[in-house]
Amino acid sequence: MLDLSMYLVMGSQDCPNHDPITILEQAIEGGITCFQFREKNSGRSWADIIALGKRLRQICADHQIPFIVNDRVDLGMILEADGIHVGQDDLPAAEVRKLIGSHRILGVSAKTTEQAHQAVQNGADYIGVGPMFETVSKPDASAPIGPEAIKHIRKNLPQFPIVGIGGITPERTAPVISAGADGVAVISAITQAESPLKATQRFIEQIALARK
Ligand SMILES: Cc1ncc(COP(=O)(O)OP(=O)(O)O)c(N)n1
Ligand SMILES: Cc1nc(C(=O)O)sc1CCOP(=O)(O)O
Ligand SMILES: [Mg+2]
Repeated sequence: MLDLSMYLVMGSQDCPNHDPITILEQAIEGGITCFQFREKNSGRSWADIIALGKRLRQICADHQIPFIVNDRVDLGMILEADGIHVGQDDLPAAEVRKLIGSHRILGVSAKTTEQAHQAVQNGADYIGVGPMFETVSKPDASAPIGPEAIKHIRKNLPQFPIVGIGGITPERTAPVISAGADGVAVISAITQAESPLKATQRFIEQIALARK
């Protein structure tokens, strides 16, 4: 079963201090349970993106970590991804489900209960809800909707897999989990940490504490 507890999202644009390979390896050692390759406006050529994606994909495969590709079904197919994540302005989720078949994971962004219900109908396996807090990693992000948004969605979808995203740090993990999220999706608090390993371990501790 898909474990969304600690979901690292990353592209080379998010990695000013360490290279993406090192970050992914440390994050896996630290305990991530899912990974999304989200290469956005990095200025890299497609050849470079595919070469990087293949290396990250192999590392995930070696450690049995699900490898999800953001936005692009074509890139997902090239990289033999385990799944695709799409937002409200991307390819329609129902069409993506048809393209990727029933055996791959489909993640869909949702901010409201209505969008969440629609995502379920369209064949989503999980929803990403955000931004929880102010984020430095997505220039086109909307205003924060906070853990309250997860509380509302959780009331209406008691069993469906939900991950919170946007501005989440170890200190801000407990409110997201307590609101009903199955896990947290994180970019900068891991990719820009001095030690991605220690940062991931701190998240894992906070998730465990919040679930007690
Ligand atoms: C786990 C997760 N949740 C939400 C998003 C955001 O997707 P989207 O709204 O399509 O924005 P971009 O990531 O494409 O900028 C996500 N990527 N992952
Ligand atoms: C990719 C993404 N999606 C968001 C949403 O709200 O849907 S917020 C976001 C950026 C998350 O990065 P950080 O952990 O550095 O804030
Ligand atoms: Mg998108």
